[in-house]
Amino acid sequence: MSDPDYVVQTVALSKRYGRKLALDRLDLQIPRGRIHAIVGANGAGKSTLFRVLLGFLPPSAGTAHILGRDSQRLTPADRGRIGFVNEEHTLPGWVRVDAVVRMQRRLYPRWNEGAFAEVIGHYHVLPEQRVGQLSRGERAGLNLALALAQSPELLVLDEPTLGLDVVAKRAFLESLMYSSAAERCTVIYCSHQMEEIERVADNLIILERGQLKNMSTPEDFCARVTHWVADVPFKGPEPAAVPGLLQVQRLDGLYHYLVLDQDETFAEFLRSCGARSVQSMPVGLDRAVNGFLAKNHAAPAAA
Ligand SMILES: Nc1ncnc2c1ncn2[C@@H]1O[C@H](COP(=O)(O)OP(=O)(O)OP(=O)(O)O)[C@@H](O)[C@H]1O
Repeated sequence: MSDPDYVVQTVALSKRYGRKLALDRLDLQIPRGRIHAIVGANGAGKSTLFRVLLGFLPPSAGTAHILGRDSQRLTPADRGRIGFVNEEHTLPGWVRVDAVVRMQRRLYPRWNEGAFAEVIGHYHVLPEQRVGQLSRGERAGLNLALALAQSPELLVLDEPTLGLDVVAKRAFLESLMYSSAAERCTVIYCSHQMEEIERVADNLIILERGQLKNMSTPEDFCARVTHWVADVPFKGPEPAAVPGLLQVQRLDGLYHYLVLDQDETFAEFLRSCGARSVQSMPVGLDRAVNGFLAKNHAAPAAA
């Protein structure tokens, strides 16, 4: 059964490619509205999840619903309710921008010229240009403008800024953030760029080896990760004995611990290991997510 309050609902969803398990009994519910970021290390299963949700691949087990519809039974009308932009920006290079727009206008009954103009206005794209002549950043902007002009209920962005320079990334984010069409739909944004996630996301979903590891606001996730600096003599405690350890580094004679889900009792632990001074400091999203992902990414996979 699917619930209309959720744009995405998966129940025990698994996807196997031969011996490789890309999605592992994933239970995921993404509520309607706002911007949801999906992050995970390379190979965590993000693109596979999108392919299954959009009906491009069948699940190996479990169920997947998107906008309340079974992903395996999406009709053209259902697809019209979903905008999709990925890093490949796959429009054919020979076609003119105005021809693409004419085609999409015919294809999508809810085509919104104003939404297209609002987004494409951030880019210096001329109607007579061929898609292949556009810069990568302009092509990304054109794809975003086309997807939003569909008036989608759900916009899925799979690493839309991959390969773009800093200026083009900023232009992409701003055209998304200031678009009134984007405000009216639910956005699922998948990226490795934490500064982008930090700017746009209301909800942070972390996938690891095809399983859900976090679903909270980015701020709440950051609050789970703390950085401690301690003046511990000699070798310090064995890493395996440090509670919640994500990373440890020794810099200028001081130990830096990045830990998960620890409170003030962690200071007592460090003191019990001989620390003379202990200091804690907050952590930004980039450090928190990357520390979290790096720990388990480096660990050997269970058989
Ligand atoms: N067509 C395929 N055949 C075999 N294995 C695949 C195939 N596509 C993906 N995989 C494997 O499934 C796992 C998940 O891949 P997926 O592309 O979904 O990850 P991802 O999170 O999108 O990674 P990235 O951030 O690198 O894009 C990986 O281990 C990958 O090797």
